[in-house]
Amino acid sequence: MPRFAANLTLLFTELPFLERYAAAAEAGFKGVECLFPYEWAPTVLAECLREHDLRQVLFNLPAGDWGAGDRGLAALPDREAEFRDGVARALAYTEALDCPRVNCLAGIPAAGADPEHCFETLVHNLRYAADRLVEQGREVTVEPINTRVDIPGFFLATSDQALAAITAADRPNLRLQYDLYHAWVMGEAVAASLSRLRPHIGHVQFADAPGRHQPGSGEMPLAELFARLDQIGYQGWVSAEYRPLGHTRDSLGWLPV
Ligand SMILES: O=C(O)C(=O)[C@@H](O)CO
Ligand SMILES: [Mg+2]
Repeated sequence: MPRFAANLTLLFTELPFLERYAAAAEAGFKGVECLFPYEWAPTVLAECLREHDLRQVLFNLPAGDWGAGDRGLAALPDREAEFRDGVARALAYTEALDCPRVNCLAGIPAAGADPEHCFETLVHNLRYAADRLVEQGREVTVEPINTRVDIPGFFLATSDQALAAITAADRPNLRLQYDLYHAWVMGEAVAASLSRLRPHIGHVQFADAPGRHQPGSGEMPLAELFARLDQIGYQGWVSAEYRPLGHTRDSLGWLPV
């Protein structure tokens, strides 16, 4: 069985954020992730991890003004200085939380932006982030996100687009973040893709589709996909990144005890 982690931004939202660590540990998780840790001091989060014997496995680089519609900065030509500031900010958290990787969101380019220029900007920014993070021995992941339901206009909609950026940036600590849900929504043959992309995958996330809820709520063969991860020898973290239907604790039937 894979090593499962809980995404504390989406799971246990019945509780204030800092109380979700205890709930995750009590449910049996050993690892946690969140979208953005930045509104809490690194020392506060480190103490939550220590107190509940949890590992922080991932968080995102700062992604711009989320409320204003930003969904990442890495492919946005006019925002490189902001991207670099974000990397510096993230480094304080990777160090304090001993977090092995950060996820880099490409963002939604402005209407009419030149895709080639966006791609070059993305490659440049990925190299910058990878080179800063490697100094601490960390990885940077790149996540394709479906443009059909969740983030229309997102620059990297498919695994192959993300892989092209990773290949062009050419850094050993750059990996693919494979979110089974987004790949499924984009119509990818997920089981086959897992085998093909295995050498590039640094982190996995899941939710059922449609709806982005817990396993069993939709049509995805998630138990088979978890077994496939074992078969291909994937030993990294697999994070539950879904919006529970009902109370989180009642959504965890899939989690081995
Ligand atoms: O939406 C997802 O999927 C994520 O993994 C987030 O980190 C990006 O918003
Ligand atoms: Mg994801």
